[in-house]
Amino acid sequence: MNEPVKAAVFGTGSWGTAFGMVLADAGCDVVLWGRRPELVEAVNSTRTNPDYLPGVELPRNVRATADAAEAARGADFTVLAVPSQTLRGNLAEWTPLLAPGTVLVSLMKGVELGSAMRMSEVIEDVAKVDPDRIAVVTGPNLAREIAARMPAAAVVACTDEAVARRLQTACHTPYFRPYTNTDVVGCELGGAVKNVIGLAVGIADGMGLGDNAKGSLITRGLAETTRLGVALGADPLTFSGLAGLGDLVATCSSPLSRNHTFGTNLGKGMTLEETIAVTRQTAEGVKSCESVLDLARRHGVDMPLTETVVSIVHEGKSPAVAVKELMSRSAKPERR
Ligand SMILES: NC(=O)C1=CN([C@@H]2O[C@H](COP(=O)(O)OP(=O)(O)OC[C@H]3O[C@@H](n4cnc5c(N)ncnc54)[C@H](O)[C@@H]3O)[C@@H](O)[C@H]2O)C=CC1
Ligand SMILES: O=C(CO)COP(=O)(O)O
Repeated sequence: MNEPVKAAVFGTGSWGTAFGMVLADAGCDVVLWGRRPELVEAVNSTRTNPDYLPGVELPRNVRATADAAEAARGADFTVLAVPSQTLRGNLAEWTPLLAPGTVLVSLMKGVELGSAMRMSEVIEDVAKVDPDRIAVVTGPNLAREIAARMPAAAVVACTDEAVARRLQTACHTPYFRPYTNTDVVGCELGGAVKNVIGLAVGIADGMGLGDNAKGSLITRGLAETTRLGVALGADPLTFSGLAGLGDLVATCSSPLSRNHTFGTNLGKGMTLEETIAVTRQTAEGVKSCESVLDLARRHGVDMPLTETVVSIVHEGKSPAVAVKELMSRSAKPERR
């Protein structure tokens, strides 16, 4: 019999834990690394993650450790599930511990502030590994639904299709259906920008602007995501797939989305400080709206919705004024 595939998941938050369950259900031996020893201890003793997925029983082949070297040892797949803005610092510590030949897998949906790098670029920069050994998992994958083993499709992207296929097999379960894709740029941008559009839709929902507004924001949001993607060399068709439209629809429809909920609170009139105070988990769009806009400006791409989200979230613009401004932009053909 073949040895089981070994996976280390760095980050014991909602998605790291839920994706660890998927890998375990697909037959992998999974070690979760957590930075807080008390949470690690609780995971191992209760077989649940009480802080992030309370009440969900973990498969027997998942265990946790606070020792990064122990987690990394012998891992075929090293999965990274920390906030996008801390990845660089975290990975610098973990790089000397990585198992030789391991495939680095990003679950993160963000763009780094300052460098405007996608997560796979940060991984390549810090760990100095070939892009063919860096993969991305993305798509409409709200952690709580996956942890409840509700059905979902996903995308496993890697420039080396054979690596993508290996990872696809390692995480394929009766409820989790991963498709491969070699367009890493498009898949990552789809995930990062949908969080920004999720904020915009949440703001509109909080203001009670209705479903026509939501449909319009999703569609124009996808249009500006695609414009950015094409400028960065992505395949435009990626954005009508799971990493683009699929994730955008899930995020913009669901109260489980942290970005959507964050926006809803702002749209209802909460201040940024109040909204941050009630948000326990990572809402990547709050920071990544600025880095996405930075990336767009570096490439001369117009992203009016992203610009509007930045102005509301970081520059104190009132949502009502922002809506008026968006609606009074100059008239233009749809495909531009
Ligand atoms: N939750 C979800 O439904 C999904 C999340 N994602 C993405 O996965 C990534 C991780 O998100 P979640 O697990 O949901 O976030 P989370 O907020 O639930 O968990 C974040 C994890 O990172 C750890 N962490 C926080 N700051 C850290 C630091 N300075 N150093 C090391 N570890 C630190 C936390 O302790 C926690 O274990 C994000 O980029 C998110 O966009 C992607 C798909 C689904
Ligand atoms: O990426 C996600 C679903 O695919 C999760 O969205 P939030 O980060 O907004 O919760």
